[in-house]
Amino acid sequence: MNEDERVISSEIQDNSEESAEKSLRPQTLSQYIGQDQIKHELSVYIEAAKNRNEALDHVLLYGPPGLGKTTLAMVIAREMGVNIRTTSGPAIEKSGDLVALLNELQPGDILFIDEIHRLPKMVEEMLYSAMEDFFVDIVVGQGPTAHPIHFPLPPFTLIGATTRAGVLSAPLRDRFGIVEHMNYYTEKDLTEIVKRSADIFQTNIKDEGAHEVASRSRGTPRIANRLLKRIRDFAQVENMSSINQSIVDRSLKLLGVDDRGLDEVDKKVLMTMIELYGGGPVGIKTIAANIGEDSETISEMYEPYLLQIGFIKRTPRGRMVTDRAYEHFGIPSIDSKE
Ligand SMILES: Nc1ncnc2c1ncn2[C@@H]1O[C@H](COP(=O)(O)OP(=O)(O)OP(=O)(O)O)[C@@H](O)[C@H]1O
Ligand SMILES: [Mg+2]
Repeated sequence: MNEDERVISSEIQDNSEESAEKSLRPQTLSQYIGQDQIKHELSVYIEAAKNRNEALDHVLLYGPPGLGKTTLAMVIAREMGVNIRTTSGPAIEKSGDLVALLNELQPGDILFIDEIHRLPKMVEEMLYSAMEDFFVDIVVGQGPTAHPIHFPLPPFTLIGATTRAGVLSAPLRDRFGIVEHMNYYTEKDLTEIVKRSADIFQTNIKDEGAHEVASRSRGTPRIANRLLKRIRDFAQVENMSSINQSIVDRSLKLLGVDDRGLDEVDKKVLMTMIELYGGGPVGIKTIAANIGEDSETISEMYEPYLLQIGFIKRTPRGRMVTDRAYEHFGIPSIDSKE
């Protein structure tokens, strides 16, 4: 199945979803639900930087897609009272592109680079001096007239976002003074997010309905908002005045999302491990080959949530299905899996 068609994909799917997300984005730290530890730390750093009248230290946000990294970057800009320019690693193809972006910054401004692990090496290296000492050295002219120019920059804040902190080079990672790991949201926080989004959509939702959506959203606000939108359509067609648990349940059945937020692909992953490999241990490449996906997709899109809910675990010899997953599918686990 294509990620663009998967209702529980944590990736953004199309333009209409992108514009819906804009309207749903919290603007301030106090509107930003959950991630309490991160919010607390950031509020301290923000206040301190503002008191000293300095740019905020560089911030690295990492965690799975759809958890609110872009949103948080915008919230930080707003709380700091500065402008934010957003771009992404793959969009900055050459050093000149980076210089152009940096050149437009006012003192204290934020440059947000999404997917910062995908920056070209040359550009990344140029960022080192920009981040550390606020200058870049560029070469102008060609051949015999080529000469380096020392180009000073205003103090600025780089916010980098990545789903894969592990692949960032050490010199880049070390230049971020503030590093925050975003975690999956609790059901309680997601329930709040669903209620807030329903409010913005001007849709009535019962507490039980919001909770039901939350518990099937894989800890991910983007998924919660997407499911809510689909369910709202079902409720409208059925002329329901508010969304209750039963309409959530029926809609998600039709969409192929089970009570833990798993879909067909997740099931295929788990059932392959159970039926063909006795529950593992089995390597990610083997699983991928069996279900016709590439192993990177499995390890980035499917595995993190299955690990999070304890349906699989990592061992030195590969992944193993846990008893909890056997229970979920109502399959007896023959030998002890521990
Ligand atoms: N803490 C939150 N409170 C309320 N809504 C949130 C929160 N975090 C994220 N959202 C909602 O979830 C959606 C996705 O958030 P966002 O685009 O910031 O995710 P992301 O981490 O940048 O994802 P990606 O890695 O795919 O870029 C947004 O529309 C936003 O409305
Ligand atoms: Mg984003």
